[in-house]
Amino acid sequence: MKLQLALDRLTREECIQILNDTQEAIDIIEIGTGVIKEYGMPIVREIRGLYPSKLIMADMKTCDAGRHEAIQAFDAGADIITVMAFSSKLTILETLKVAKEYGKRIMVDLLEVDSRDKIAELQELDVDLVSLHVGKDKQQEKGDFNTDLFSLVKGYDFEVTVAGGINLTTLPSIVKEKPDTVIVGSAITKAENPYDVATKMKQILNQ
Ligand SMILES: O=C(CO)[C@H](O)[C@H](O)COP(=O)(O)O
Repeated sequence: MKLQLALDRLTREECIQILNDTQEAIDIIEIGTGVIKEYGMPIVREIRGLYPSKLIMADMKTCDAGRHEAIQAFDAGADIITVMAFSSKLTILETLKVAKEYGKRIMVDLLEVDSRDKIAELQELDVDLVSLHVGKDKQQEKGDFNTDLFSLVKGYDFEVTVAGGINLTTLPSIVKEKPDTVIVGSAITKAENPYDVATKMKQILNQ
């Protein structure tokens, strides 16, 4: 299982420092939506320059103007971009088309999706990578990550990632569901020793 580090609610300097500290333990770098809103595509370019061989996901959370936003992020060096599941089919199809042209990927963010009809629709559109995602605001209401969320994609043939307040305590129950990638942000970035937490998490994912 892969470990994806989400860089959210951080300054540029903090992003660079945390990446420097944790790079050995992480498989995918996620440049978070808030960081992209603050610094734009230059930070995607900068991190690509610093880590030429790491996979980079730009958490664009695109929901319209799919072609334009996909080109922006892929040109800046992203390997994967996120597109919201509630977007129009045209937006999803356009981003998929651009990703194919660049030899890159889109990840459809299932934030607030609770219908398997929507999942079936995504599969019909040829989406192959999705993220089960409990939003930041919802985490405060619901507490720990609820693994029932995995039932949404059971029986479908997606590469599955999972995100939303995952920490060292909740990770073992998530691992049991065998996602392909676990996305962790604040449990690593706000830790006293990010390297230590990232390394422990990677060990659990490797078991
Ligand atoms: O997409 C995100 C926020 O929209 C984050 O990448 C995701 O929630 C992981 O961060 P954290 O572990 O802090 O919840």
